[in-house]
Amino acid sequence: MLRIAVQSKGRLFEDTMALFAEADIKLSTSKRTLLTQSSNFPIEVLFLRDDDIPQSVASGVADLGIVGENEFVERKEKADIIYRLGFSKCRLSLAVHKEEEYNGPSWFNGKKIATSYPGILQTYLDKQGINADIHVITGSVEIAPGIGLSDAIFDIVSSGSTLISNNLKEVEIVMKSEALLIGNPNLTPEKKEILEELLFRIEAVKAAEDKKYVLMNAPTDKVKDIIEVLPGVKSPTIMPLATEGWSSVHTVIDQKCFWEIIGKLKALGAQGILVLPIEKMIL
Ligand SMILES: Nc1ncnc2c1ncn2[C@@H]1O[C@H](COP(=O)(O)OP(=O)(O)OP(=O)(O)O)[C@@H](O)[C@H]1O
Ligand SMILES: O=P(O)(O)OC[C@H]1O[C@H](OP(=O)(O)OP(=O)(O)O)[C@H](O)[C@@H]1O
Ligand SMILES: [Mg+2]
Repeated sequence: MLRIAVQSKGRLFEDTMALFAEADIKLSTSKRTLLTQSSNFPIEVLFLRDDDIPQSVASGVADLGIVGENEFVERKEKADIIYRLGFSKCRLSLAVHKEEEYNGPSWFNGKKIATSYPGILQTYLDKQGINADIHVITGSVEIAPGIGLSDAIFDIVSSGSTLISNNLKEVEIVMKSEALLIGNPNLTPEKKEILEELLFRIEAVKAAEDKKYVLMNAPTDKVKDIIEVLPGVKSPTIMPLATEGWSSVHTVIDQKCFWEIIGKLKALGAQGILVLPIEKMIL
């Protein structure tokens, strides 16, 4: 049995549980359960605050963990990055009052910066040769300059709307972050085997993300031109239709290029175009 530490509630929780569901790993969750076993896969999930996940993995209390890169780097715990999960994408940035005349990182010399990430910030300031005063707060960081607690902030930014509503502007991006699957460096061979199976499933789910299965009918004499337009996984499947002179074309494409090629397909005479989601993809 592998034990995996997951955030009990917050930004990472939903996407993590959705990933398990897509990988067909069944978990029953209720608000008060802190440890739950899957009924169809040899893992159990330990629900923790994200701050405690890196340490729980490094100490072996959990074998694996799912945590934001920002938190993982800040904690400096000994664990391996096993897989970059690609959700909860954000960045850690320095921000100052929107009307401030900012002229580069040296602006921060002698200034007071509020943050929940003192370690990452200190490393950045040292690298830039800047002497600033770091004021640690655990939440609502963006309010600090407005109430006279600091001159600037260093915090998570995603859309930037929290900064805007607090009259701040982003001036330096210090690191980019996404959710990571981390692991204890000393897993037993048995646990490694379960991890391999888990990774196989995660990779199949991730490979299918943003991919669509596309089917269409097309005049047989246009099929060659249509294939040139389609950026398929391998080559498309072509099948004759009951109607003479028509074929059915099936392929897998990236969702993002769909709108680019749809016009070309129609111009080549494709009809009855169906776009279907793909659940899993084993490459
Ligand atoms: N606005 C955002 N957009 C995208 N990802 C985010 C955003 N805010 C936070 N994250 C990512 O999600 C992680 C968890 O964020 P959350 O706000 O739930 O943490 P928390 O309040 O520290 O939770 P906990 O109660 O577990 O300590 C962050 O460490 C970061 O990696
Ligand atoms: O750039 P934005 O899209 O506005 O996102 C950034 C905000 O999101 C996070 O807070 P969250 O909304 O999770 O609330 P929290 O402060 O309770 O963690 C983070 O701490 C920032 O404040
Ligand atoms: Mg936290």
